[in-house]
Amino acid sequence: MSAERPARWRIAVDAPQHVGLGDWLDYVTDLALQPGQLVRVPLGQREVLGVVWAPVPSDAPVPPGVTLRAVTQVLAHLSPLPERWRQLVAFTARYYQRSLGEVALAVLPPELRKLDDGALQKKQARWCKKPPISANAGVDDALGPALTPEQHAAGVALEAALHAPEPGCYVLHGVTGSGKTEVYLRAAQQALALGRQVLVLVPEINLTPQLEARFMARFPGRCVVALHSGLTPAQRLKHWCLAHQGAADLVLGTRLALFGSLPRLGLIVVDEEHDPSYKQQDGARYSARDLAVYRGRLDKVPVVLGSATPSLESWHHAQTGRYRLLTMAERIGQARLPRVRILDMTLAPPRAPNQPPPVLAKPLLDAIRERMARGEQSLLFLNRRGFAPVLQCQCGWRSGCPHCSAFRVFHKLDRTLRCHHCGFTERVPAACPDCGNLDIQPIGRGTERLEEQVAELLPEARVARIDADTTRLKGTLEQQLAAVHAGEVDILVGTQMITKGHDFRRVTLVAAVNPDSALYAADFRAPERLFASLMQAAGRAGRDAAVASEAEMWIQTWTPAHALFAALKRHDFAAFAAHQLAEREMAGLPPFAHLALLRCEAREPEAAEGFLQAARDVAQAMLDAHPDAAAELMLYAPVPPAIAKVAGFERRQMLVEASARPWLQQLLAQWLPQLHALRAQFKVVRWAVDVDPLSI
Ligand SMILES: Nc1ncnc2c1ncn2[C@@H]1O[C@H](COP(=O)(O)OP(=O)(O)OP(=O)(O)O)[C@@H](O)[C@H]1O
Ligand SMILES: [Zn+2]
Repeated sequence: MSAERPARWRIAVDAPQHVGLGDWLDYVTDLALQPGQLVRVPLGQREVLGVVWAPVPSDAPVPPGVTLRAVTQVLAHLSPLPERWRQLVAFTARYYQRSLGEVALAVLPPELRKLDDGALQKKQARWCKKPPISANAGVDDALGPALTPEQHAAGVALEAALHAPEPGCYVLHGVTGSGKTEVYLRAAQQALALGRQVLVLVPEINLTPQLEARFMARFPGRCVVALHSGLTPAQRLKHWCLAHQGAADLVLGTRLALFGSLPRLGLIVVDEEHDPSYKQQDGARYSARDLAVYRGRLDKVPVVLGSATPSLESWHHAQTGRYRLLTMAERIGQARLPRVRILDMTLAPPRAPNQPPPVLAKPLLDAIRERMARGEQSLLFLNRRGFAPVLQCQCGWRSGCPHCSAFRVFHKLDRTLRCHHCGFTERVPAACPDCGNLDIQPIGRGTERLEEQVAELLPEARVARIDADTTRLKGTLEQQLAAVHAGEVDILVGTQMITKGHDFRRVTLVAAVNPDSALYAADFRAPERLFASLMQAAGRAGRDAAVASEAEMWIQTWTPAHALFAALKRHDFAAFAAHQLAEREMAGLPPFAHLALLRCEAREPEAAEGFLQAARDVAQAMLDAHPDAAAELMLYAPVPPAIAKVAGFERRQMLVEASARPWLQQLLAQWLPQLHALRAQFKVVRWAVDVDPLSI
């Protein structure tokens, strides 16, 4: 580089793909820069945060008419983001078809955008007054329980992996209550002893406090930080910086924690790896589980994917040897898995016409009473919140949302009709808006109604409900869970929220009140999801060996002969998975094929359909020119998704299927740039591609 000319650098800035600015912008500077440093640069009228990516050769031509602008400031007191972090971000951007800068800036703590170098320096000095604790030699970690033979075997495999040059990926298939967390703790302890950092991902924010408490108790001398979107911006920045400086030993968090900068990373754990929450549902729709596997390879650290019901993708890789399978089939302390009882609702006593089926069939009600008499708890699981999913009048009026192709849900507590898709909320009308009839009826049942009905059926019971509505205020979930743990609740009613992860000690009965609807969902992953959530729910019962022999999981169903329930009854995940995988293979679905979904939204259905049709024609033309690719790729016709209209926008989608990832990636890379032009032509409001979509 010549001395007189300022150096030119590629800087990743937050410019969404559709702006068409490309992956980075070039800037000039006299300042000494290093790749991975954060800088402030002008972009249009604004000054924005950017990540220094690479120097530009000094002889590279400047495009005509372009004047390169200068870097404004370097955040010199923050050490550069490591190369492997940049590789992870670059891979994510490429794989999920987003711009590099968009991904890079989206995964950094937002607070960084506001700070200048001076402010950042002061903050860092304050956080790191004490030297990082991990620098102290010989920190004492608390002793855990003696491991069971299965835990021990898993631990041995992971310890070996920590020392292996190519550590690989491990599926820890452990039944609920088999002590998977203990295996994570041991592996973490070994990684820490090697001077490494540990990253533990959980699917939901509300699972982080208990996990944090467990890790802090085990590693009292270590620095444990959480990274998730529930933190204040200041906390998130602090925790991120502690990880980035290598001061934090353990980083626990939700999917965004996967992008933490951890210079000493030694182990990645993905707990409940099958959980759909690992997939981001907007912007760059990445799968943190899949990226964890990629990051493990990049950083040469072992990745542990733990679950009682692994995703069929991970299970398939474990069967074919790509991942290693670690099995824990026994519960801790000889606790038995709950007995699964399929309650055939078609056998319920005959009822008058128009009389709805009972909320809880009599045998189930009796079983709950028995639990109460013994001072044990029951948990009723219904995956639908609100009082009733729809209100209806005899004249035919129903509580549809004016902006969506969906019904508004009746919430009785505040007497509102709420759309769960667009949020549109109104007070419940006193009379039918169409005919004036005063007698409008709730149809169906959500958790709010279930709670009310259970309280009527069992007036002596202490009933509580946990779902997204009862836990809106900060701290309420913790309070409610504490009440359950303290035995102040006899019957807990709730959604998915209560079935995940919690180590309830007094629950001996779990009932799925109405799981059937999920059997008929159109999505090909619906059975996998249902099986996982029922297994997970069953796993909340009988976790304490002292009461486990009485533990039961009840399934109220109108299709008692369904194969899914039969496998559940035997706690036979392997059989269920084998059956599902065989079906997927025949149907050419993941993991035997690779999918991408092009989605778009427009005011008019014709615009959305026109856009996708034109997009399909473009792709078809590309395939026509490449017969080898055409044989490996399939373009489906545009269709409306299950809910075609949301918040006034018509949604349409089209599916692309490929025999192998590289074919899909090649097509997307060439196809998407051509769609920017089409967008304007068809007045499409939004479009995006979802690579490896979770539902189609
Ligand atoms: N080796 C052990 N000896 C005694 N108790 C143990 C042991 N391992 C784990 N436990 C205890 O057993 C209980 C269940 O363990 P843990 O929560 O790790 O199970 P899990 O497999 O993660 O369950 P789930 O998937 O249902 O959440 C916990 O209370 C834990 O402290
Ligand atoms: Zn709506």
